[in-house]
Amino acid sequence: MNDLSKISGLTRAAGISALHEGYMPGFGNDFETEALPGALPDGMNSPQRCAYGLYGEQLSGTAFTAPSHQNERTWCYRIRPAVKHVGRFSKIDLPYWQSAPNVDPDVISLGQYRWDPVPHAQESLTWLTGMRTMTTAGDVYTQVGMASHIYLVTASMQDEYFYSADSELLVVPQEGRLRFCTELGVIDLEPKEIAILPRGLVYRVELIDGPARGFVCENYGQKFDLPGRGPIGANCMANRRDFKTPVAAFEERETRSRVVIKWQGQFHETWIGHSPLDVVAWHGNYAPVKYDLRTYCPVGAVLFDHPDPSIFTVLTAPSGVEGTANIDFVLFRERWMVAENTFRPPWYHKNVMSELMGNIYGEYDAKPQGFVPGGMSLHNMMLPHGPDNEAFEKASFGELKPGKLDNTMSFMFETRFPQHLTRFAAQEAPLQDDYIDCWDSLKKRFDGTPEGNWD
Ligand SMILES: O=C(O)Cc1cc(O)ccc1O
Ligand SMILES: [Fe+2]
Repeated sequence: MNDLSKISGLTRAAGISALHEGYMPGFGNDFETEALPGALPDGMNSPQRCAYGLYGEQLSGTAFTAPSHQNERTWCYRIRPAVKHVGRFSKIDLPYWQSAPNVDPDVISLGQYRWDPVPHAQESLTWLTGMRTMTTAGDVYTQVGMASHIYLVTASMQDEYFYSADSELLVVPQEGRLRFCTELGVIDLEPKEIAILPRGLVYRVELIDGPARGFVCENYGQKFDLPGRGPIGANCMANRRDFKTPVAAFEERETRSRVVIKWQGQFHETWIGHSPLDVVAWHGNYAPVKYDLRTYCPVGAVLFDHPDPSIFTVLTAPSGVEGTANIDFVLFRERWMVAENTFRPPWYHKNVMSELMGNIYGEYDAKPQGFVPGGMSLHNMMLPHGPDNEAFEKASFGELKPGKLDNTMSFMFETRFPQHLTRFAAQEAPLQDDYIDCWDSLKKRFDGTPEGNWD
């Protein structure tokens, strides 16, 4: 059911060796790609008549007048203009996909929270019906803040397409494989990879291997970008060449289809008679992208102390206040620990930013128990947190020889805005009621002597 025959309508550029192997390297490059030779106009955007009878159309990802180093747009050459891919709208209900502001008076967001993996349901769920919002922050109406979601996907979208006018989506798979058939090409995605689906991009999500579960950061604000490296220089962390954007691929499918649009926190459907994935060629720098987290090169302390976790930033979405992100996407992956005379795990912490974490696989050093793959935790704005008792003891008494943190990949969506739990997160998802007990057995070690009591 999920084999390649399902998407046999896709046509690929000549020279691409196999379906779905076509990606172009680079982050924010100005790409050009065509699925039929000569479909892209040469040296201009709007010829009087486009090749193959295509329509030329611009997709603007930033204001026309955004500074040139931030300006993003893509020119599409497509079978029908996008105005033919929408009709009249009716509102539909996707009650588990919530947007900020979403402050439920019955829900307390103040607290340290941790969840076991949200289990898969009996019913079959698509990308749309299987999205479960955990937290929201900021305000979707004014395009600031974010939402965090878990997706549970057991079924492909069929003759169904989606776009979010509210947000770009950062997708972090934890299990299963998904195929994103987008207007601008096809992205196959599996755990240890991430993808960014830009605001306004139309796509259909298919299940390749299921069930699929993962995390989504829905960014209402300015787009994710690579962080500046400062004195680290031109290399390490996430490198531009490791980001992959798909080559053009189109469908010529004349079947009744549903297009669902998320707009100002509400969902709307419209019906059309064909596939909207009809872009034969495109050029520009506003495009979906995927990235293999195994190519992330972590930089850390090589003599003593534990740097701020921002050193592991993969992507940052600015908020307008310099250095204070709307969202940072931070990765805690395999690495060597070598610091001398140092408490090596994350230090105890109270943060003006709020920290939503997810575990992709393995064990996280501050929480050897309870923070499991597929699980999440939230340490909200100005809420203290840090290593549990077991991690504290291990790190305080362990021999400080070089040691590899192996088989570990967790991440953080860190935002300058407080995060509000949804009713689902507070009442339906598998919240660990005893999470705060993990700090219970931390002892008082102060005994008035400079040595302290380390018994
Ligand atoms: O585990 C956490 O909550 C995240 C975190 C990581 C780190 O390296 C330092 C501080 C911190 O809060
Ligand atoms: Fe923290």
